[in-house]
Amino acid sequence: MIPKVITIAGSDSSGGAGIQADLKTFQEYGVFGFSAITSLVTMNPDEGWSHTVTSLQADIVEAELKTIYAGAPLAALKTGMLGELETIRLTRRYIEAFKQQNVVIDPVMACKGTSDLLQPENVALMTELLLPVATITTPNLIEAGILSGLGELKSVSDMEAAAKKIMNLGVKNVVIKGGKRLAGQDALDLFYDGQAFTYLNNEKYDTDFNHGAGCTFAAAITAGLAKGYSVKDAVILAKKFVAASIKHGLEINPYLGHVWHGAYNQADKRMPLV
Ligand SMILES: Nc1ncnc2c1ncn2[C@@H]1O[C@H](COP(=O)(O)OP(=O)(O)O)[C@@H](O)[C@H]1O
Ligand SMILES: Cc1ncc(COP(=O)(O)O)c(C=O)c1O
Repeated sequence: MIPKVITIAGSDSSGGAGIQADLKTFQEYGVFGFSAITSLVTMNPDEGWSHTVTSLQADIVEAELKTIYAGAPLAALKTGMLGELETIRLTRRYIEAFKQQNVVIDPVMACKGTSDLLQPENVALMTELLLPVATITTPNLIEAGILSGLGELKSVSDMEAAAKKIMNLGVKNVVIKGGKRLAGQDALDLFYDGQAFTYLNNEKYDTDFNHGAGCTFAAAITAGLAKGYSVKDAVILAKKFVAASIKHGLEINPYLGHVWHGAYNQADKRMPLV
């Protein structure tokens, strides 16, 4: 039977990140995706592509979760942008009530291209309630600096120190995405399971068409876990998948470019969108 997977995340109307990235990635991996939308992200071309995040009320999210969990058990769960504080509490309740395995927490704190961080209380509650029940969390360099309390991370040894601190928050595994932000020729990510560090390397592509990379990476890990891969193997496979999606990134409009989630199965159908 096809593994069923849920994403609890925001909608990115521009189609590259959030729920849209997750569902496209699930499809590419051959798992069946469900979505509970927590917030709506819109961008205004008349105001320099400024972002607006509109959170949905938690009772709407609860109605979505009820719908989704009415069926057979789900093989994996991913979270992204979580909106209201009550939605974070609700997510924790569902993980516990349904003994949800394979929980991937992408600690989204900002949209790429903006420096507006989400509310600190949102990050604090996510850390308190979701990391202790997570299989893995997937912070980027900025998020890892915040979660670890170490601030700006500039080197691999900074990332190692941050990974150890993040493990102390109760999560079972962490992968810190050095990505484009870490200086150097490679896009290096660090996986830590509490025992050993694994260094994930890929050529750093010279592109700005990377909107949605983080969501796609976490969604690919979720799908890999749902398919029965070990956590480490799911991360290794996801790294390859996200690298291909960045390599085949697309200019979407004058303001930004997206990763191409279809880089594996739809690569030959790729064409300019204009
Ligand atoms: N220019 C790039 N070339 C290759 N891989 C990249 C590049 N930018 C990001 N990545 C990879 O994409 C994934 C998502 O990373 P990142 O873009 O830092 O996440 P986020 O969207 O959360 O900020 C990571 O595996 C990272 O190493
Ligand atoms: C709903 C939503 N979630 C998450 C993100 C983060 O995107 P990325 O994968 O580029 O970090 C965004 C960015 O716009 C978003 O709109």
